[in-house]
Amino acid sequence: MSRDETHRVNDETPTGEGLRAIVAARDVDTTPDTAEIRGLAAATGYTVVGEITQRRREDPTYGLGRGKAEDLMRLAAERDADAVIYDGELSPGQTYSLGELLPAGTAVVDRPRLVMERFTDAADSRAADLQLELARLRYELPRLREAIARDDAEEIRLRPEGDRRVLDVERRIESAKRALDGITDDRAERRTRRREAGFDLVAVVGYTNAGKSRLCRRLADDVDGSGESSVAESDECNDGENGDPNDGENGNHDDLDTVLATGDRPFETLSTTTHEATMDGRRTLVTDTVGFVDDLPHDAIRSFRTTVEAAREADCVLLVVDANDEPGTIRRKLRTSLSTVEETAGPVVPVLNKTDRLDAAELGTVVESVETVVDGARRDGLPVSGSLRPPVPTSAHDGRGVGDLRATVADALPTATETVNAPNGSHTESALSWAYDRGIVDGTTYTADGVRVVLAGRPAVVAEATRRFERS
Ligand SMILES: Nc1nc2c(ncn2[C@@H]2O[C@H](COP(=O)(O)OP(=O)(O)OP(=O)(O)O)[C@@H](O)[C@H]2O)c(=O)[nH]1
Ligand SMILES: [Mg+2]
Repeated sequence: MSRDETHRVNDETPTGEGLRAIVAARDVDTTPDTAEIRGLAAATGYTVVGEITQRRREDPTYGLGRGKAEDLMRLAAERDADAVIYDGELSPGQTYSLGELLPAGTAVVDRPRLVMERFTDAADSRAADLQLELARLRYELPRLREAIARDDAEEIRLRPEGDRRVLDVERRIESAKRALDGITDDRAERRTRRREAGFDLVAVVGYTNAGKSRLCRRLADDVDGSGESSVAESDECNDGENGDPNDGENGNHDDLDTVLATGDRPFETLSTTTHEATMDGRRTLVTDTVGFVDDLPHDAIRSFRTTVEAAREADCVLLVVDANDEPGTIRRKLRTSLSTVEETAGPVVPVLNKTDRLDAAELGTVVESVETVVDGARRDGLPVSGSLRPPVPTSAHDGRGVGDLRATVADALPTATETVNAPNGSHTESALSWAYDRGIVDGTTYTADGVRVVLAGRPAVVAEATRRFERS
């Protein structure tokens, strides 16, 4: 077994496909709940063949107490595990020490590494690819240094090779940074274009598995009755190397109105996609985003950054909560979501999804949990707390509450109204058709010498329409 295999400081990002893993988790206050890390492991292709949990404070050497770490070693040997998945972040020193203790060849995979593995091959653009490469190299570098420094026995033989590897990783970090700098990011420009075309931008964000994608598909316009939404495109920057960014999302409506998929899996959505949706007559572009999770450097992976940016720049944010979770879990996930988003330009509407499984009393408890977190966010002075609106219960499964949600979004969007009187003529006709195209005509009254038009919609679009009518 080479040191690379033992400590996983290699240059490739292996994925868990076909590998057997033991999950290890520690928590100070409660017995750890491993459901989420197991879900992440399964989504990355691992088969979980055992678990070790511990309730105690952080251990500086192994992340677990020595006794538990030894139990882990024995279990890994007994179950012939390829990897140990640790539910949290391990320092380079802890990664090395645990790797040393485990049977030779057992990889140590902590939460950040697991997420990076999940996102391998998911990048839908060269920029996303480079960002992931950069995150991975930055993560590996201190671990590689640690392994070289600590492996005294082999030091003399391996040091020159180790030094070469460190240099190589450093060079690759610089080169990925340079390549990223060279890619122009046209997302801001695209947002401007979309707004000029009369669309309001809605971002759907929240903890992984909350039901964001399903809700987006519910909200999306079904233009030709085919069950497919009208727009579904990747929001990555356009660098000409996109494959089909919509694989698995665009047109994937087969679960609508049918039985639920068995077994929830986190990180189904790996890049943002956008659908056209009408909210009480208001034309919007609804962006489905990548779910948040705890303990992650969200700015390291581009899809998360794109997600956070979509939330910050949207005219309205839907913050989806899985209302079926336990109150404590709801509070934890909501806090993570709020602190990841940090700040938004537009209002934020919490959406309590999956209410088809709840009775009224249970829903009341969920609302209380959400209010507790919102109050806490206000007390802590989180900038996003000022944008929070009352929560809206929905079910993306059976559609309940979705009508209310559309009305709430339409209400929350910035709106201007204007009444114009325009003379008959081709200028008026073309201004009117321009306004209809942008969905801002609220009513027309024809008179003997012209038409009275009531406009309502995005302030900038209403202003432009008014200018066009005045030129008539
Ligand atoms: N009962 C019920 N299940 C739902 C509802 N909405 C979503 N689900 C289920 O919840 C699971 C996750 O749904 P997704 O829409 O993929 O969740 P997501 O938030 O997009 O998840 P990520 O993309 O992984 O962050 C799936 O099994 C859905 O079928 C709902 O309203 N009710
Ligand atoms: Mg999704």
